[in-house]
Amino acid sequence: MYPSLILASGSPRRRELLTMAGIPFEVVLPADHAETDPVAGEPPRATVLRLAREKAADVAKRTAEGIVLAADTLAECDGLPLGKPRDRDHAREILQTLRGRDHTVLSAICLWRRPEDFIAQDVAESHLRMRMLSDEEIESYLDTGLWEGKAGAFGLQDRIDWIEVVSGSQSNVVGLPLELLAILLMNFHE
Ligand SMILES: Cc1cn([C@H]2C[C@H](O)[C@@H](COP(=O)(O)OP(=O)(O)OP(=O)(O)O)O2)c(=O)[nH]c1=O
Repeated sequence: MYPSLILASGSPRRRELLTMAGIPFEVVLPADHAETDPVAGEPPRATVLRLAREKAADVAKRTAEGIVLAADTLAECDGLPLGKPRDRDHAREILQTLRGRDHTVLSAICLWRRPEDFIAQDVAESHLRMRMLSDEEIESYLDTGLWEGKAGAFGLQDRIDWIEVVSGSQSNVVGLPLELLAILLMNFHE
């Protein structure tokens, strides 16, 4: 029998993707303080790995048995991390930076198996191109509120004609790289 999977995430996108993949799971939310503050100059790849691990560790310490799954997603443009917008003005600023530009979305997965405390983690990267957007298009997207809680102030799933996925996984962009998850889970079950 496979150990049960515990999703350490409040993200509705992550729940949907895992449900679509047909993997049974329960949800245990990481504490708000599980993610520590940004570290100046830390590369985005290191940041997503660190944050996914912190969320997994927080839930693992409250889990007797099973595999805890946590993830973290960041957008990156010209080496600069673009996380979730603080407010509408910040979202506008991020979208003005991204329009017409190539950028990358990185998602880290951390699996933490209890009670053995085996850990597996890795990062998936997708390369994206956002088409040139007018100020009016940006404002109309901001009006929808869909940018809230999304890395890079934008959801690929919200306006699929605005973004071309040049390479990499689509589920990665939405917060949970399913191909990477399958590989990590397979290694865990060996
Ligand atoms: C780039 C991009 C991100 N996102 C979302 C995925 C993540 O939910 C969010 C990035 O924030 P995260 O901090 O990775 O996750 P979260 O706070 O939503 O959930 P939790 O920490 O509880 O797991 O941005 C999209 O939905 N579409 C996109 O195109």
